[in-house]
Amino acid sequence: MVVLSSTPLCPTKEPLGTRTVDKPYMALSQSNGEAGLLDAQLELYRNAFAVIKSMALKSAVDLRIAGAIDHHGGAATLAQVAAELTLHPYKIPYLRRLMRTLAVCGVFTVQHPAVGAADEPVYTLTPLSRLLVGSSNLVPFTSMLLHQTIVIPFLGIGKWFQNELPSDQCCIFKQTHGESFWELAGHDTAFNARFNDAMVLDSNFIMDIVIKEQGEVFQGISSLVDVAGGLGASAQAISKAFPEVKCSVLDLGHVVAKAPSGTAVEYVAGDMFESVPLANAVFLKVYHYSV
Ligand SMILES: C[S@@+](CC[C@H](N)C(=O)[O-])C[C@H]1O[C@@H](n2cnc3c(N)ncnc32)[C@H](O)[C@@H]1O
Repeated sequence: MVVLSSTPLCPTKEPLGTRTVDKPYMALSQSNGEAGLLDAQLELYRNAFAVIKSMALKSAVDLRIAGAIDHHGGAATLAQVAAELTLHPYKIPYLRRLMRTLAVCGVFTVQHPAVGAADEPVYTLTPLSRLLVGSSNLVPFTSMLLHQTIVIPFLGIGKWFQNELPSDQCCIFKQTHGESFWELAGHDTAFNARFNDAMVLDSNFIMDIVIKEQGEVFQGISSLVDVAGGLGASAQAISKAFPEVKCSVLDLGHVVAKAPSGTAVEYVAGDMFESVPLANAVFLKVYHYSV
């Protein structure tokens, strides 16, 4: 049997029945002269299936696959990965498919044994998946980005464009959840904590690099306000590296209420659209979540 089928996300070689057709799209498009049409179809499906990449990453994070590989020194066979995870025995054969998708996405690499060798493929960590292991890993931030509360609103972008409400009254998040992101964080303590902690991780990661690579931008400043600074991880990093800079953080009341105390950084509760504390420099690090 010859199977002319290959998911647009995974155009790699894979046993398909009794014969393997390596690049079916290319083979067909060259033989029948419909190259443009088939390429367009491939591109259409590739874009439509792009969501699988995010969801494969989410499952890797949920299942802690990077940790399982790390536990084996950064390289593991499928059996070794499976042994580390809590999977239903019936599902173990399907893990290979997920690993294959993740390899296509650059989350892991797969090293195939030489043809005829009895060895199993070996999955290794990539620079991306190294960020999912270790003490300062970005798992909480990645999980936050892929949380259904954040993902589901994106399904409504088209509907939002038809929605009569002005954009300043209804973003895609509010259209889905009935309240803005910050309103939800204001009363959902668990969501607020999860989000703020994720932002701290991201800020620690980025600020380490910013201060090492571009630290000179903070030299000569006497005071700095981190506007919408969350729990103040960025301000804390700047204050630690440049103690002469008097740092403050402005954020909403429900965030400032959870800010650390006893540090050199001052926390101010308020709305940045109303006023911002006076300072020599304004620092702004945000991820924009609206349409
Ligand atoms: C994506 S987070 C960024 C936090 C921090 N700058 C960081 O990068 O880690 C956006 C922050 O803006 C805050 N925020 C949202 N609306 C605000 C407003 N009107 N005034 C002040 N802060 C606000 C949120 O509470 C949240 O902490």
